[in-house]
Amino acid sequence: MSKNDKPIVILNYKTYLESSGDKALSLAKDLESAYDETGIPMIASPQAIDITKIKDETSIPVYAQHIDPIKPGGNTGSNLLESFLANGIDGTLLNHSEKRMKLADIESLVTKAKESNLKTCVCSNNVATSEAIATLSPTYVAVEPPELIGTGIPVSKAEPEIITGTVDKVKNINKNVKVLCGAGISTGEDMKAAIELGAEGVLLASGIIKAKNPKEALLDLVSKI
Ligand SMILES: O=C[C@H](O)COP(=O)(O)O
Repeated sequence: MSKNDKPIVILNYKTYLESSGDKALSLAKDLESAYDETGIPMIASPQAIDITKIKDETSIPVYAQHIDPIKPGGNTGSNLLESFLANGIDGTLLNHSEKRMKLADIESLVTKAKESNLKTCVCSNNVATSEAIATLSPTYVAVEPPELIGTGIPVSKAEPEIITGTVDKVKNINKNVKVLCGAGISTGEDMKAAIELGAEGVLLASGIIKAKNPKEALLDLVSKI
């Protein structure tokens, strides 16, 4: 990470009740005020239906959780890139382990997203997949061992080598691709350990979303970096 870059936090809302509907907006306001207080960039990745109100009522960047590799037309139930663009989206997650994609589809969406000035955070499950994804030059590769997701066991402590290995391989391919990590991250200690291992930010969910006080949890998350 260069001196001027700050680590980032992407909060994946997934489909928790605690991050849906009115609570989606309240969580976005927590992210916004945590950013105002700390200067650490905070990004919300809510369900598609909650994007517009968060864009309307806060100034934080908003990423889609997934975009389908489709063209406009007959694709009932799908997420169309052009619709997200019309609603002012700033970026998207792709290939989350809860929404895996084919490599060719990831490539085509990363390309289309770049043409639309959207950031892309492409998830990977291990070092080899991180390396393959880096060749597509997304904005971020986010490495997350699936078995640790939602467990509260932080990847930065349980599998530090997956972070260092990903940083090593990704930077060898393209030093401009930033590396994030996720799975089980919730505390300031977890995030500090991730940054010390070379990650440039975190992608996280349950530790913040299910916290009694998400704003305090966010402040704690970034308190040691
Ligand atoms: O997208 C976020 C990750 O899957 C991590 O989820 P978690 O923080 O609940 O372990």
